[in-house]
Amino acid sequence: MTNPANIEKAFLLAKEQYASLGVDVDAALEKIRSVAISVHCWQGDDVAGFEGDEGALGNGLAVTGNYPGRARTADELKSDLELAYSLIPGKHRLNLHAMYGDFNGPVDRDQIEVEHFQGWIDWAASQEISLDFNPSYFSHPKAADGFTLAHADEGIRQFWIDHGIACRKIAAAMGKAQGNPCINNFWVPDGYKDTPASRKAPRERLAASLDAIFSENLPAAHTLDAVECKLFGIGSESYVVGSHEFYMGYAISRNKVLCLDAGHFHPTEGISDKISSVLMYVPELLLHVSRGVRWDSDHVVTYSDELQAIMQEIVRGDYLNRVHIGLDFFDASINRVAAWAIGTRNALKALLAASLEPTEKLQQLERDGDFTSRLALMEEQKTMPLGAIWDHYCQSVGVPVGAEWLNKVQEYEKTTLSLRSSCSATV
Ligand SMILES: C[C@H](O)[C@H](O)[C@@H](O)C(=O)CO
Ligand SMILES: [Mn+2]
Repeated sequence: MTNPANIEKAFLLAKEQYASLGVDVDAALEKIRSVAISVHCWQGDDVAGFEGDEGALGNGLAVTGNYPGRARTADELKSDLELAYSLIPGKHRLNLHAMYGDFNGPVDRDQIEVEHFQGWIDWAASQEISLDFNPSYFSHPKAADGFTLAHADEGIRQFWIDHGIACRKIAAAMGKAQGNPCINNFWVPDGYKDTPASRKAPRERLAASLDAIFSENLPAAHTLDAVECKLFGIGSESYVVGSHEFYMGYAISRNKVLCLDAGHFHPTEGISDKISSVLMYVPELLLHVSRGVRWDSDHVVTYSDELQAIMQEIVRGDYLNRVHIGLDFFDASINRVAAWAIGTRNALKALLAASLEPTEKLQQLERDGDFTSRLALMEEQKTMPLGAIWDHYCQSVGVPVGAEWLNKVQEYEKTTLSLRSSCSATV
């Protein structure tokens, strides 16, 4: 274990070094303290949900790996999340999918109600965290041919419209209970494996279905609707109905939150560059911070260049009050609690690094046309003692410093996760 006094010594030296660049470390720490990352529930159980059918994951989503200890019930998922939150500095949110309700028997997606999520609402209150929500438009017999809200069959479309309407009511109840808006994110997989004969018709149907879902005005203080685009998926390589252009136009024209997932664009296309463009035209953004490796593979978020660029854009543009930061990855090849801890700690660390930049100085150099100094300072920033500030932050809020969190996860694996069998729990 690192000596706590040494952490403080290193912090004071680092603080002095940042101050010499005109950076106020205390202000940076204050800034990130108030950021709540929306931690996604689906890393904990490989996107299986609790509908009791153990159905195969579908609609282009794929989880690989068979690490033992997947959560099989809401209680197991809550317990795993409690450990994860205790390893991450700050108070964060939980992003819940509709397939994770307490169903106690078959309840189809168009029939779900607030009562199925009361357990989550109560648990969130007990943890002093807030909830976000997502309708689940995948892994269901009525999505088996790859289409939901844009389906050519009116009956199937109506089923999924009813699911969307049910989810909005649940999201609004969550927001009302927690006293802040529950972001309700709509992602649909609809698309074709091969070249469509009509790109137009499914897009018209998707827009009409969404309009039907959103026809009731719900209080913005309770819930905000978000829409998530995608370039392609497994099985929808040639055409995705909800493309970037589709949802950008939809969000602007309907005053919706746009969701940008870091894995949903061309492999060389980063979402960092999109933030300032999109925020000129939509009120708020939801990010699904993810890491694609060659494709939308949803790898655990690492401290990558793109992660740093995303957080820099949020801080440099002063967008923290308009950008909701969510995570979206699912790796079943490693300990799932560790996956949450690694990804969320990295997202926060990158946000801290961005907050420790001499932003005003860099932007002044740019306005002055002094690009040499701008590049020089940006490069020097990369080896500033971020770790000493981060360690102090973790220590000051009582979460493990450095890799010490790993011991807690390993202990939990021994006492709890390893006792779970890979088949469904009967509790
Ligand atoms: C499970 C999520 O809703 C899903 O990952 C979605 O957000 C997505 O990114 C699909 O590729
Ligand atoms: Mn996503």
